[in-house]
Amino acid sequence: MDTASLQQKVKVAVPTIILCWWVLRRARQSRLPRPPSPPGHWLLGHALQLPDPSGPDAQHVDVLLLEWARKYNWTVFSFWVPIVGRFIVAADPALVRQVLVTENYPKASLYGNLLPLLGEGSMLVAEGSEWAAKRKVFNPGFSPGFLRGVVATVAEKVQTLCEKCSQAADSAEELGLHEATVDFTADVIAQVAFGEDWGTRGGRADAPSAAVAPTRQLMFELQWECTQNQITPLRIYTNLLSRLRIWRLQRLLDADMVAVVHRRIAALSEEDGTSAPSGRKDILSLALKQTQLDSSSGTLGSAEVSDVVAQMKTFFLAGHDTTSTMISWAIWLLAMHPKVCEEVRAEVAKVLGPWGSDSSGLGMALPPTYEALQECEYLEAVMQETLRLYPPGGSARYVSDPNATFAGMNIGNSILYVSHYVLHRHPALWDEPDEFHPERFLKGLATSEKRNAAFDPFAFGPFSRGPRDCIGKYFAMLEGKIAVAALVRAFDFSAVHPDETIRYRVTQQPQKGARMRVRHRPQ
Ligand code: HEM
Repeated sequence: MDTASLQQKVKVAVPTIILCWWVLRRARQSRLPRPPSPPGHWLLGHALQLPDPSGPDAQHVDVLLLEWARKYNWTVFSFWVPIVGRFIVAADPALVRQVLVTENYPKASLYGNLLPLLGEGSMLVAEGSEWAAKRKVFNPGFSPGFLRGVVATVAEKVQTLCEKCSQAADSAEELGLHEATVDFTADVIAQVAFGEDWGTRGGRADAPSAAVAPTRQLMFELQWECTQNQITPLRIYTNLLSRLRIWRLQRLLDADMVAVVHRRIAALSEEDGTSAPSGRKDILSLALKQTQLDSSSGTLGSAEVSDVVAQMKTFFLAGHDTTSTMISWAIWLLAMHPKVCEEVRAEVAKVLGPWGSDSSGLGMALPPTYEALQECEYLEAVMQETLRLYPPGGSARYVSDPNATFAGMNIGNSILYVSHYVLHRHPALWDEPDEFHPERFLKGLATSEKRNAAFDPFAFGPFSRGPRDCIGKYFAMLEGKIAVAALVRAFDFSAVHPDETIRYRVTQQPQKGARMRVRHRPQ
């Protein structure tokens, strides 16, 4: 065969093979239509319409998704980004149930960028029996029984947060509330999860700012680096320096965290003369006790230690970023709605009694009880309504089956994104979806059909639903209620930026930092 005829054959064969591959792929795929999608570019999809997360004023992508949902009146719709893939936004409770419960699709690979921060084998990304085994080890650390003992620790840590507010009130300077709540929740989770006092930035009025533990510093630096990649997925492939920084920070952090685990193992052994159970109130000790009991030798190998480290890193990240976001938005909303704030104050004074009313007006000498906190129904409704309007995060799952369907549409080969922000503000489900009405969550006041969305677990689910829901949900609510009760009891807040919106980060933080003017309240 001469070269010319060979070239001719190749010219015909290559397109034919590509065409056959495409036809076969289409044939394998269901012929059902895809969910509708806003107009996009034929080659770049919707990439150009999505916000640029590196911009200083970038609003969270969920703001755009809600705009699309409302403009086209869609509860299920799709958009696509080259290389990353097709996304389907699930704001229909029936699809949410299918994604999270009936099918319980696996987590999307988007979480991969967070792995150095979460740790290989993190419960948040593990699947199947591996995930179930991890969750079983840590469940006792989040049970109501354990949480009862945590109230005093949280109430003690809230004092530092109140002192920061007090300083702002005395000096008449604005307070960056979100920065302060991040400090508070990081301090709490380090103490409750692994029994360490990692201090807070700025510290107490009487403590040096150097009180922040270097491990916490490493954690925050790594978090910054990884979350940049998470919201700009292609950055990890293009920014070599970032990858090097991540590698270095991860090594340092993991070494520190292994030391934390060994310190706790040593403390357990010292307490009892054996490495057996102790009454220590931190989640790590409980889990170590369980892991040691499960292991045949009664001691932990390096693989087991690094697995525990992954869960600790996960708790630190998942436990402080989300909860601080919830507290900041709750105080911001209460500052914007003084009448609701007064009702919270009245309930807190009535149910929690003299708590927080020592001579300084800030004291936590008499922390509230777990039971009393459960009785604060209005406060609970305020926290729920806060999570409805500003849910800190969503859930991304991957549907690999090319023929998967929902309501006559093909949803296969896609990233299913349960955006709580879109779900919680969809006009098809909620009356006055953008208004702050805690009453929606008080059973007796849920009158119209739409208001009952507050009691539909698949229309309202800030902690996700199904087997992969948030392990820390009761812990977060407890911590949030204590913080909000303490803050509104002692201070009046007025929001510097009434036009706050949600920042483009992994969690949906207040973009302008929830800056506040703070005044003492008469005690
Ligand atoms: C307001 C506070 C919080 C919110 C809104 C929240 C929300 C969520 C959501 C939506 C998920 C599901 C994520 C997904 O499907 O990919 C989740 C999972 C998880 N959360 Fe939370 N969370 C909060 C606080 C906490 C706290 C305090 C902790 C731990 C101390 C925690 C630890 C976890 C873990 C480990 C998972 C993975 C659970 C699993 O896959 O089995 N979260 N959270």
